[in-house]
Amino acid sequence: MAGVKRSLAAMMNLSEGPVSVEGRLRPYAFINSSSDASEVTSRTPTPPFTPSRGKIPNFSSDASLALVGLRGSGKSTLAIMAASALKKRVINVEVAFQSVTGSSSSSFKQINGNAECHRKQAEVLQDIIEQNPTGCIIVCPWMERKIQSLLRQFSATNPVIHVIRDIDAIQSHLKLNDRTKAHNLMKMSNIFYRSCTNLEFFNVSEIRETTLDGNGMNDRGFATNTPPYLALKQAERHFLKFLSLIYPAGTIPFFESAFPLASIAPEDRQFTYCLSVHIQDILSGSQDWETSIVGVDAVQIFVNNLTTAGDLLDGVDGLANKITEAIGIVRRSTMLPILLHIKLPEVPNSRVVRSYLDLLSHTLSLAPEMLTVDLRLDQSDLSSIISAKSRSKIVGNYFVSTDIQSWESSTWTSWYQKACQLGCDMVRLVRQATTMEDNFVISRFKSKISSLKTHKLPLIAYNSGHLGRHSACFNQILTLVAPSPVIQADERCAPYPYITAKEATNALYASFVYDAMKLYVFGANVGYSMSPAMHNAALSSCGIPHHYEPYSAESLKAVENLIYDPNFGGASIGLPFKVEVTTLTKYLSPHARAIGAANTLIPIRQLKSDGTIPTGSALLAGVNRAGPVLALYGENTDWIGIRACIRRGLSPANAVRLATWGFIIGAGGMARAAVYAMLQVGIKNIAIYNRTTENAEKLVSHFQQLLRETEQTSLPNDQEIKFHIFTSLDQPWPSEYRYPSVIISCIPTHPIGNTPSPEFRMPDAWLGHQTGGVIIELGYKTLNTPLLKQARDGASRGWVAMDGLDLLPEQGCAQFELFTGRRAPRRVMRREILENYRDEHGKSHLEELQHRLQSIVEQDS
Ligand SMILES: O=C1C[C@@](O)(C(=O)O)C[C@@H](O)[C@@H]1O
Repeated sequence: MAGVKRSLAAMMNLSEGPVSVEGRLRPYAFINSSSDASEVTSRTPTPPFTPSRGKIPNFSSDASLALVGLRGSGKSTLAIMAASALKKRVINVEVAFQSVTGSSSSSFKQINGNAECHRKQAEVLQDIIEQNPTGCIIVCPWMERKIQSLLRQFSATNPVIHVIRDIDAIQSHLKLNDRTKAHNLMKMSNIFYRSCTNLEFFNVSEIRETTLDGNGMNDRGFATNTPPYLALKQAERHFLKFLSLIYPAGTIPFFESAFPLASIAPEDRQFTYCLSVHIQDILSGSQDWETSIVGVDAVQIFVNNLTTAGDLLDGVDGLANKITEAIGIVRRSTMLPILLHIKLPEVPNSRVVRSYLDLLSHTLSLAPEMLTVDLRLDQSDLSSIISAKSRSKIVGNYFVSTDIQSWESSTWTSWYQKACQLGCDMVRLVRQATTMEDNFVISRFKSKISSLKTHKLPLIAYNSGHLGRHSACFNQILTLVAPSPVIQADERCAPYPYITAKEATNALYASFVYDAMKLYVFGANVGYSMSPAMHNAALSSCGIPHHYEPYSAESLKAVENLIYDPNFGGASIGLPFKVEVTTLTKYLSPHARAIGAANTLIPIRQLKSDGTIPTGSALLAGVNRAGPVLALYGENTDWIGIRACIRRGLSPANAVRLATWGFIIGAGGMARAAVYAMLQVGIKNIAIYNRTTENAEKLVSHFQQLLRETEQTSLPNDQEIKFHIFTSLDQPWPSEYRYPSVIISCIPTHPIGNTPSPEFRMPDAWLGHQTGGVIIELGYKTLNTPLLKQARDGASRGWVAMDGLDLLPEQGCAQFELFTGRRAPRRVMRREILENYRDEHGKSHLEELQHRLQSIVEQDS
């Protein structure tokens, strides 16, 4: 690569310059733990801190974005993924350069010299930026000082994202044999790009994931064996998640998760937990995500590499790189919100404080969902950090382990008020417990805070240490928890959590805050159902003592005594009651109403003052508590499961576009859920085939009617949706339609009574979609249906097969969240289904399912 040999100075305008942390140090006014926060904050003799990356503006949804970074960092692939999701056009500056000059940058340089080439490049970029402030994704690999200042200008209004990748990937892409050279190149490019970008994205490399150890884990502790389409899928999901955090909510249509808890922040729920993981354990891969993530609501990345002595363990840039990578790794493996916590030493010197502030500013560019700021710092510095943030929530944090004030001291209220005044989004106050009594005094402090007139911020407050476990268990939101039971505290991570999420949950039930509930699956014949095994495994992994049982009944009448039992916690509804159950419910969710069926029943024990049923977080606040059942709420999670399967199975190449066609086989209740799910991923053209055409017509007119209703809010009010009914499989696929890329079979896969299984096959000619797609068979009694065989045979043409074993856990995860108000342990549920599967003859298929067991991911679809 041409740029490799040049010096850094030659590549950058040092006067405009990269941000150098050194040389910008200044004396620092610091507040000690016993001071009154509001008093001391006014003593600030030094000029306020200016965030090194500047303020992240609020971008408009249509704002063009620029992707910059070294060659080999994956910008172009990310651009394509983002282009279809954001409906933006990709402009590669190098391609634009060629069309303007007729030659590539490197040939142009050879003929016209460096200076002329750079002048021309700047001209091309300037033109692109000026002409395309909206609607585009600009990919720019150039590193020149004029380019730097153009990007910097652009970043005042638009997202300019520095894409980083691990050194191995860069080294292999650029074919650099010399490791030191690769290191230096990355170092230079980081300095260069960080001075002209407002955001940073770590593109987790798939390369390392191929180096399996004996456990099928890669060197970061993730399950591997990932099929290639899924690996790309994870990359796509990761990047779109990042984009969804920087653009206004709703910018990426159909991206947001449909799972019930996804739209309710952990601080708006009850008893939520934040797993604390040391950054080194994330980077080294020693973290076992599969088990440690169960029952938690957020992940805290704990960074304590700032030393009191004034030296940083890795230097600011080194630590910034680590934080970038750690956030990338966590976000790639879980959809849980990330809280980044950099621990400031108890008595830091001014140099450390300065580095801390620079790291906070850097971290904001990574768009963590939450970031702590140390409330001991002076008001003006904290204000400049807080005002630089975009959508990250700021947690005002105060913890010291020496010179500890009692919870009764007014100091604690001052810290709280300081956080309120600063514009934090939450406050976290933790103190080391010295006596058991500390656990009770804290409730007086919490009452005091709730009675404050200014009280408005969610409060995380408890005692740390072994003696403080009691108050940690009863803290309401985002209590820090350890990955596994603590035998010895991790000295690196003070305040180290001494409890796990499971232990804290156990405590809630043991102390009668919550009650053990009874859950069921109701149906005509649910003796075969795998839901009990799946839900009971999930409950026990989270420490929830509820019990889930199958209950076969001839009619819904027979279950009435169960659903009005004071300990009834909810039920899954199987065939044939999914429609009839809607007559028992006082309220149906908009989805269940649109589909006309429910598969989930939730008891309501508290009504709103107007007699209606609470929704959102208030609905969840009523779960896990026994008492008279006043009403029933019906939801349909089948469509959530189908939607999740579509999203998981569709490779980035098959991302839903305007011309995408879906094809549904069947016209019963599940087919309705399938149409609804297709509409909810943005598919606008849906073809249906059913043996009895009349039922297909009824299905279509149900949805056409629904789409015309202006008062329904759960579907796009869109007249553009096209339906087509096939009356025979011998018809040709209409030439004016694209071939379908999402195919869902909603008919039984096994014989029922005297009716043989339909043995459905797609006409081969209809599987003509160029890049394949996803074929989902909703049944699971037989895994080797002719349709699934067709899908597997088409794997080399891009077809992905999914079946009922993929669907069942997805719809079950959504139910689990409604039953318990807790995040479903997705991997546990997915694993349990595969391990427990028995076909219609009662035979296990463990060996055949091995590869699926090995590629289970935690990630939401
Ligand atoms: O269709 C099904 C299957 C099921 O009824 C079962 O028997 O496991 C459970 C329901 O939640 C789901 O909608």
